[in-house]
Amino acid sequence: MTFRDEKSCQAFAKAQIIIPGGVNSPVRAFKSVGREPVFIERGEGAYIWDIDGNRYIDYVGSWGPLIVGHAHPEVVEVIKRVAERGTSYGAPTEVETVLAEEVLKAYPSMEMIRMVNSGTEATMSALRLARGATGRSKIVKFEGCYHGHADQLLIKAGSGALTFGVPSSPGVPTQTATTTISARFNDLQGLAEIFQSEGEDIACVILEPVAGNMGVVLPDVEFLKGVRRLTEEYGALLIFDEVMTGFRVSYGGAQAHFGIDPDLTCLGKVIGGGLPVGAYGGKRKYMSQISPSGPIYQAGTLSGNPLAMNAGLATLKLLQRPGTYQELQAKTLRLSEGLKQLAQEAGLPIWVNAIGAMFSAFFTAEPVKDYASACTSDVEGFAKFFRGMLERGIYLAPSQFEAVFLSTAHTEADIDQTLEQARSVLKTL
Ligand SMILES: Cc1ncc(COP(=O)(O)O)c(CN[C@@H](CN)CCC(=O)O)c1O
Repeated sequence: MTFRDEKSCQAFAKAQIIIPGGVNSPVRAFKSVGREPVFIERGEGAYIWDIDGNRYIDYVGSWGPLIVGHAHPEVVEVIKRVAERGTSYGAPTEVETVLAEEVLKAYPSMEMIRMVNSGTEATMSALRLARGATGRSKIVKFEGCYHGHADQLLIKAGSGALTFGVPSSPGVPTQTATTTISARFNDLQGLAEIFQSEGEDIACVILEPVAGNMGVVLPDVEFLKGVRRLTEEYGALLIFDEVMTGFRVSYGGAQAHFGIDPDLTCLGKVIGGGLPVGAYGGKRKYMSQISPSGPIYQAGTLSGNPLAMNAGLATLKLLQRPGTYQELQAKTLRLSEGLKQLAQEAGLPIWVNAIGAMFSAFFTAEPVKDYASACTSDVEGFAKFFRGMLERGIYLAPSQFEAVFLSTAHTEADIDQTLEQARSVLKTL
């Protein structure tokens, strides 16, 4: 079937009249890949169909949540069954404790957990907890790491020697930026200098232990260990934002993979099974300070709602099946290594970072170890690659600085098909 997009173009024109940019989250607008977005009609397993009838092998999976594939029968069945009894009560239900227990079993660094409705809420709340628990105001984040859209995290590296932040969006007060310090990922010496200068005022360091929002960038293990050591030395909390890496780098996330014990962890995506969810948790001495057991306020109307809790629980049960992560890793490596080989055969520079069930292929010859090296990528070349793959039925993330996500639904034949299409597209670059 030849690629058609008339209906999507019409839908996009209509959406743009009343929805900013025609989308409810910016990256969906395909702005950095030079074409209009396609509108999706349905998903099943590893596949999604758009409203023009094009079928795609989907490597976005709603940006990570669909790690067992779209409309998994066991997830759909539980959502239907629970919805028939009611969708939300604004009152405690037992399933919230059941999911909390399942998550804590997988993340021994966490003694308590609070459910929220998005990754943004999770990180925003974890920062407030760190500030409340330490009585300090400054936070440290890393350039290229994304933690949602709370004001104090929409900060980019300033030009200042100490890299004090500057707002990365209008509407973020400059005074908010003065309490967010931006450091360089994998640069332990730089972080040590920040602590030497500001350590007494630093409430926490927050990072994606494996970065996924500048494309996938792997941490040096010594960097992670050094961050843990510095935060302990100066009495700052270490917050692992595992919204993307949780249950994806491994069942126990990046913290299990690298053997690091953070004070707080943020989760999202996978634990909601495709429904809105986020969570933050950690040591009891901190989490017990969250209202109503403690004075640090945080709340949410739909937090812990039974639909998301049951969809998340069904997803985790599926992920607990023996061999799941070995299979996810094998498929991820076969696809990422295959793409690297094809690019090399086509004479194109490529750098691949892969771990667990996620990877990025950067169109650069540079080793990609941080935001600056990620930015050496040929974004135009990526955009052309993206468009070529889309028209051949492969749905990649519409940005060089995002990840490719594998699911348990992707088959070996899907990966063969993806590599076959990549072979022909790479030749056109
Ligand atoms: C590590 C990490 N932390 C926090 C967030 C924010 O989560 P949400 O508020 O979008 O649920 C995210 C959100 N990820 C992006 C994808 N790069 C979501 C896609 C979007 O913004 O539409 C994340 O990756």
